[in-house]
Amino acid sequence: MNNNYNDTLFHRPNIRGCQDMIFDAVTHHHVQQIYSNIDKQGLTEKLEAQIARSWERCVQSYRIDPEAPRKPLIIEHAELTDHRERIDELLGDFAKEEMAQLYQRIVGSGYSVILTNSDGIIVNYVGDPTLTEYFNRSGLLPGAIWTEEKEGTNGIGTCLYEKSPVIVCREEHFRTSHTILTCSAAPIFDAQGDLLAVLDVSSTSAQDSRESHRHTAALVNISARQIENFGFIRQCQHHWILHFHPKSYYIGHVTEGLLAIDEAGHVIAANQNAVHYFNKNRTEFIGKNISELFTTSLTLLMTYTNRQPNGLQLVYDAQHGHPYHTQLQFPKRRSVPSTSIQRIPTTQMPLCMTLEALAGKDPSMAFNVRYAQKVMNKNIPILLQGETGTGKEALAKAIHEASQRRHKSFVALNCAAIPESLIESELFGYKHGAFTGARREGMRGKILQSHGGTLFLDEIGDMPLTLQTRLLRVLEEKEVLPLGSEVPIAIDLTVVSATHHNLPRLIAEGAFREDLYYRLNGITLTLPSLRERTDIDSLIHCALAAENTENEAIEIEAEAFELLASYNWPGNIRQLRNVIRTALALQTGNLVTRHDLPPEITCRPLLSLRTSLIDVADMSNTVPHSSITTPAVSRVQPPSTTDIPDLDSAEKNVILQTLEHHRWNITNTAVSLKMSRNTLYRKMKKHAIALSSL
Ligand SMILES: Nc1ncnc2c1ncn2[C@@H]1O[C@H](COP(=O)(O)OP(=O)(O)OP(=O)(O)O)[C@@H](O)[C@H]1O
Repeated sequence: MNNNYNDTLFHRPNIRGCQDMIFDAVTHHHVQQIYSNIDKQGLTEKLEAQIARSWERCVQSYRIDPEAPRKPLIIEHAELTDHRERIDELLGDFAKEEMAQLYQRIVGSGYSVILTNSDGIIVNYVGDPTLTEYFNRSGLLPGAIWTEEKEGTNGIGTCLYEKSPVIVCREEHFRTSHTILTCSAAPIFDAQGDLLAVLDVSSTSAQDSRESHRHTAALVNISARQIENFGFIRQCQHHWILHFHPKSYYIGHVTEGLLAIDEAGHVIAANQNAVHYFNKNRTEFIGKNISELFTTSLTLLMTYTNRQPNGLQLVYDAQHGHPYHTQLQFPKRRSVPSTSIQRIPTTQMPLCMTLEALAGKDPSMAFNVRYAQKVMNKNIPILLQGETGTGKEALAKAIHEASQRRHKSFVALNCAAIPESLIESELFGYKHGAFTGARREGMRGKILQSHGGTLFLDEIGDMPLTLQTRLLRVLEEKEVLPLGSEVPIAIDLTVVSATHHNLPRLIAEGAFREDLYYRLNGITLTLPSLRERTDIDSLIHCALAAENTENEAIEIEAEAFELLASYNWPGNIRQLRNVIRTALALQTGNLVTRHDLPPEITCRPLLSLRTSLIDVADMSNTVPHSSITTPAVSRVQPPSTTDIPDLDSAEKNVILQTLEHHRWNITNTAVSLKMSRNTLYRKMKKHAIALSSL
C-alpha cells in the first residue's frame, strides 16, 4: 500500500498545470485522511462509523490502493439480461415503477436512481439523459459491478456489506476517482430476510453534503421499503398474507407488517417491518402458528374475511397484548412459470413433492430427507445415487426449494444428454467471439446461471474426464473462466449431483477422478427403487395430483386405485407417472376406471376391491402424504392356489380386458397384445369371444 505518498506527491518536478496541482493536493488530502483514520492518528474530522469501518475493510481486507486508476467493471450483456430476469421474477415491474416515481420526486437535481442486485451489479438505472454520459464515465451504468471489494467504500457496496441504509458523501468514498459522487443507498430484503437488491440515488454535484442528502436518503429508504413489500406480496402470493399495523390507517402503507402463512396457519415468511414489530429474531417466530403470535387463528381470520372482505380485524399480540389491526389476503391461484430459467418455485411444485412430503412413509426416503435437511444450508455437496427414474432430480429440486438458496436459481445439467463437445460451453459459458458459431453476445454457462443457487449435475458419472478436471478446479477455486475470457468470475453455489453409476467402480476403472468424487460427495444419499418402496399409495396420490394439471374434479374408482397400488411395479416412478398420465388423458366423465389402465395392470386377479371413489382433485390439496385420506384399503394378498385361474381362462381374460380397454378396436388390441390381427381373431374364436357380444 502507498505509505510514502508524501514523497511521491510533493517532490515531483513541477511540469504540469495548475489544475493538476490542485487535483493532486485534494487527492493527497483524501489519501491522508484515509490512512490517518486507519492508523487512528486522530488527524481527521469526525467520520461516520459505517465509513470508518468500510475504509478499514478496503485497506486491510480488500487491499485496495485508493489512488490506483480504475476502469469500471462491466459484465456481458447476456449475463446482465439474466440478472435482470431474476430480479424481475421476484420484484415484477413494481421496482421500475417505484424508481420512476422516485426519480420524478428528485428530477432536476442531477441525481440518478439505481437498482442493483445482491451482487452489486447495476440492473436498472433512471437518470437525467443529459447527465448519462457523465454518470457513465463514473461507472454508474447498467452492468457495472459496485461491490466494496471492487470499488472501495461506496453507497451500493457499503450498503450491501452493512445491510442497512448508508450515505457516502464525496471524500468518504475510498477511491479518489469516486470522490465526485454522493450516494444514498438502502437495502431491499426478500421474504426470507435475505438481501435481494440495493436501491441507490447518486449525484455528481459539488454542492452535495451529507446533511443535504439526508432528505434524499429518507426518500430512498421509503421507496426501498415499498419495493420490498411489493416483492414480498409477489413472492408469497400463493399463500395467505396477513397485513398488520398498530394503526388501522397504515394498513397497505409502507410501514405495515406482512406475514405469509401456510394452510396449517404456520408463519413461513415475514417482512422487515414484521421483524421490527415482534422485536425478535426472525428464526424465533418463523414456523410458529399464527395463533401463538396473535390472539386469533387462521380459521378465525378467514371466517372474518369471508364475511367482510375488506374489513380490518383487531387482534392482540399474544406476548404483550399490544393491539394490531389486521387484514387477511387470500392466496392467488397458481399460474404457469413465466421464466426460461429452470427454477421451480415452491408454489409451482406439487405440494406432495416438497422435501418434507418426499420423506413420506418410506423409511429410506425419510432417512434421506433427514440427512438432506441437516446439510443443505452448510454448503456440503450432496451426491444422489439411485437407479434411473427413482426421483433423484425431484429430490434435488426439493432440497433446493427447502434451502436458503430457494430464491436463486436451480439449474440442471444432464451430463449424459449433451454431446461432449457442447458440455464445456454449456457448463462454463463463453465470451462473445470465443469460437466460430458462438452467439454474438456470448453465453453464460450453467455454473454462472446457478450463481447464488444450486447446480444440479445429473448423470455426473458420464462427464468426460477432461471436463471433470475443469469442474474440479471451478469447485475448488470458486471461480469460473468462460471460454475465450481471461477474467475469472467468482461464484457461490451449492452442488447436488446424481448418478445411477457406481462411482467407486468408475474410479477403479480410471473413468472418474477420485478427487472430484470426494469434492462432490460431501454426503451420499441412495434412493430406493420403486419395487423397494413401502409408500406406493402415497406415490400414486402424488402422481395423480401432479399429473392432474388442469386441477379438475376428477375421481378415481377404488378398484382402479387398488389395481395401481397392488401392481408389482418392475420399473421406476417415471413408469408409474406415465401410466397415470395416460389414464387421466383416457378417462371420460372425469372418472378414472380400470379401463383407463394398461392391460398388464388390469389383467390380474384382484381379491378385494374398494367401492368408494377417490377424488383426484382433492389430492393436489391434501398433502403431505400423511394427511392424504387413503380410503380403507384392503391390500391385495397373494392369491391362494384355488384362486389362480387356469391358463386358458387367464388368456381369455387378458384378451377381453384388452379389447375393452381399446373399446373393441381390433387393430389397437392386436398391437397392444403384440400379436397379428389374424392371431387375435383366432384366439377370440377359440374363447368364443364374438364382436357381437358388444
Ligand atoms: N415422490 C414422488 N411422487 C410422484 N412422482 C415423483 C416422485 N418422485 C419423482 N417423481 C417423478 O418421477 C419421475 C422421475 O423422477 P426424476 O426425474 O426425479 O428421477 P431421476 O432419478 O432423476 O431420473 P434419471 O436418472 O432418469 O434422471 C419424474 O416425473 C418425477 O416428477
